[in-house]
Amino acid sequence: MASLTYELTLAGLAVGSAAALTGIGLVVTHRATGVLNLAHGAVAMICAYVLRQLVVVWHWPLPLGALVTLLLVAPGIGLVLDRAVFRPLARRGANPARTLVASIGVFVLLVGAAVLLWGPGAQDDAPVLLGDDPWAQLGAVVTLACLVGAATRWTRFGRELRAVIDNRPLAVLSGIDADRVAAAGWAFGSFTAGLTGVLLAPYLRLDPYGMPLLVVEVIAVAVIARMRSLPVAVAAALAIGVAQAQLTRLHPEGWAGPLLQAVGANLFVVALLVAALVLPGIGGKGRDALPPPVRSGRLPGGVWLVVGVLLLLPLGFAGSDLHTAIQVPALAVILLSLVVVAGRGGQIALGQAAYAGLGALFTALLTTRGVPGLVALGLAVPLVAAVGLLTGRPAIRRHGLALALVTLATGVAVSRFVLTQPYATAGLSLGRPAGFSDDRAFYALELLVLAGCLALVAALRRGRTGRALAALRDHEPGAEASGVPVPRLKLLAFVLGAALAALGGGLLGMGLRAFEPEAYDPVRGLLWFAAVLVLGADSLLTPLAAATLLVTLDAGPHAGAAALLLGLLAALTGRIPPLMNLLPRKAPSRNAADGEAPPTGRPAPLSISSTGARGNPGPAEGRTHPHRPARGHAPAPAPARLHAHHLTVTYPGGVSALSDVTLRLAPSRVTALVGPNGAGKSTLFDCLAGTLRPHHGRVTLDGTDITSRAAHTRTRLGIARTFQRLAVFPSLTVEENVRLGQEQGRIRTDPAAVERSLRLLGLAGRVRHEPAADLPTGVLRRVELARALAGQPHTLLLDEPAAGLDTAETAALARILAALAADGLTVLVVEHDLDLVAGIAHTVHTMEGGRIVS
Ligand SMILES: Nc1ncnc2c1ncn2[C@@H]1O[C@H](COP(=O)(O)OP(=O)(O)OP(=O)(O)O)[C@@H](O)[C@H]1O
Repeated sequence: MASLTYELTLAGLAVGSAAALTGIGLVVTHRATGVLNLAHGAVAMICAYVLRQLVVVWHWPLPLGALVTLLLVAPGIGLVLDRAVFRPLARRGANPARTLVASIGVFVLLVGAAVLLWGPGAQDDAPVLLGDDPWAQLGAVVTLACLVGAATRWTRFGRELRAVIDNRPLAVLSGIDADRVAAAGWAFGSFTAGLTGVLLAPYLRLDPYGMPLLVVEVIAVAVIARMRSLPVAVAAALAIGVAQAQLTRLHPEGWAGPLLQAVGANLFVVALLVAALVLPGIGGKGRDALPPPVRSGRLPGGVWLVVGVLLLLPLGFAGSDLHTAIQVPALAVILLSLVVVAGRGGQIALGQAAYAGLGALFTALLTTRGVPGLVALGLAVPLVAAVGLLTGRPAIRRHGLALALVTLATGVAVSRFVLTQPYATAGLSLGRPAGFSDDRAFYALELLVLAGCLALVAALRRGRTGRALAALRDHEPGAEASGVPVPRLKLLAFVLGAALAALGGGLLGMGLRAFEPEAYDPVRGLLWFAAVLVLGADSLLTPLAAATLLVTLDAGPHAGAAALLLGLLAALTGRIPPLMNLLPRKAPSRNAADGEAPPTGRPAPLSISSTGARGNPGPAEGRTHPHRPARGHAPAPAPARLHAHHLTVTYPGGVSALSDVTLRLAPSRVTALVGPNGAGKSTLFDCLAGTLRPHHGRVTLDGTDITSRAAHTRTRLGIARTFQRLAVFPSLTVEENVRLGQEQGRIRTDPAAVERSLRLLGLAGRVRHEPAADLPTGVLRRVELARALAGQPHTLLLDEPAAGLDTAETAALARILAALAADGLTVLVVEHDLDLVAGIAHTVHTMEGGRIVS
């Protein structure tokens, strides 16, 4: 028994050493460049192929081949990636989402290149570099980790590396060549990838797909090390490796036995899932959704006609051509799921292949039990949607990088624990529905389903949900402040995405007349993601074009060409526009109301209607106050509507941002908050708006405690806010921005509020149809205010509303705020412009050092 334990421990150490190498490489690259390189495993795979080519095919001596592979080829790949892909992105200030897309692009590109060069099949003659002695591997890993640790601690390069990690701009200002540090990081990271590849290749199937994915699973150890600590990464890798080896001894009985065994054999996948879900500190919260598309008008109707004709063409095909074409509509439905989740919602979802696979699996399981084909497909879709709900719920709390890892880990877990397991898939058959067994009839059925799905997604994008999703993608805090229930909406996108992927997956399986797990491999999922991003994630044409491209190129003589092409384009993300943007577009349409627009197309000046700021107040509000100047005519103080009671906020590090602050905001009054930088104004503002929870104290609205209410709930209760740094949605027009405020605000049943807000802020002319992306700051401030007012709030919290406005605009804003207060609104203004404050505020509070001092 003891010897078995020893043997298994040794085997575990060997696996753990390879994982530790990967962890070291990922951590060093991330520390030097800020990039989590998903393509690390693909580099490992390429290096393993290169060594095999040199030694086995060209008969070079092993030491020479290893030296060339590890000291020239591997670092060379890293340097090329740095210069051609990641440095240009860093120079453009790309957010983590774009960088991640680039690394997925590199992954797909290298997999495609390997397929083209060496074929898709596995090679089992990779040369053995260190033998199968785990101690030698462990020794190599520990030596490497110690060398890196020592170099980081005691060399000049190490000092520079740490300076760049701590504060890159400051490091550059102090004369450090951050690009050189990043290049060294890439070269070293690729060297470790190469070492991992050549060490693992003899013991794994060396094929273009397996090793890259295996190394992706090992990202778990870098995540556990919070992308920083080498000792933690090495220890985690060895521990998981040994635990995984020891678990192979267990043979659990019962129905869950095989599943538990699969979990035990894939402990790195479990670790990745748990680490990405549980550990904070990777990715972080911020502007890390996928970038919004460049809005470029609608496609001419003729384009859709041509597309329709092209899709009907295969009905005239026969034999293998028709059989191949059958995959296109099914794949297009799967890719449509990415248009919803990634294109509209901006979420990095890398697990769609799993939902597609589950769709096919559930359909097959049901048809095997005698359920008719179409009914089985119809049942599989809600079943997978339920899985999407379960898996999406924990995922949506994560952002950017962490979300990407969670979805990827979910996809890999579903693939490993379900789709590829005999207990789930043995004895399955998947036929076509009765009446559609013929290829032509089945293709026609697929076209009908595809048309229905396209119509559904088009309606979704045009409607209220589509606007809210676009807002979520463009600016999440802004969407939340507009009243969008962000978690619920993200979940809806995930569930809808899972349902669409399941439908497409089921159709794909029926088309192939079999459940084939490889068709839903996670690597394929990455390829699909890259394809959609490259072509334009927010275009309905994208799934059709991408599906056609992928199926056609894969069916051609050069398998891997699709991956190579799409990977290359994705790696160059940010430098080439999405391909769908190159199509001709119609200019945005204008309606009759545009007649009021000034001839120049510039927004009209701000205006105040004679009936008060909001023109036609709702009877429920009973706002009958005439408009009057604020100063000197303050209404008698009313009971506080919004009340902060003894708020205290202390930031980590002991910074006391608020100390026992009490503030009353009453209706019909403008309250201003002034004070030096760092006084605590924004912190107090955030506590009132709901984006920050005070450590002590309460916030009440009309006497009801709302301290624990989320920001979007407060907006729906009538507390609207604007931001110090503009929060408008660039991919939406001015009118859509304002409509979103109405649809998500306090009173959601009064569409006329949009028009009133547009007129009040001088935005009712031609500018209403302009995408917000193209407008100057002064106009955008008005758009933000109009959006806040369109929800008919009773309380308005404005964070530096005059920032970026010229003198005339500031004066007009002052008139509007005075009128709004006269109209019954409770207004809080945090402002540095003391003239504006003096002109409108009934009460001015000064803050200093986290307290209200006057
Ligand atoms: N996320 C944070 N972590 C740590 N300290 C913070 C954080 N946010 C703010 N602080 C600190 O809390 C204090 C109050 O900051 P706050 O932003 O509320 O001030 P402010 O009056 O709004 O300043 P400004 O006018 O520059 O926006 C400052 O000392 C600031 O450095």
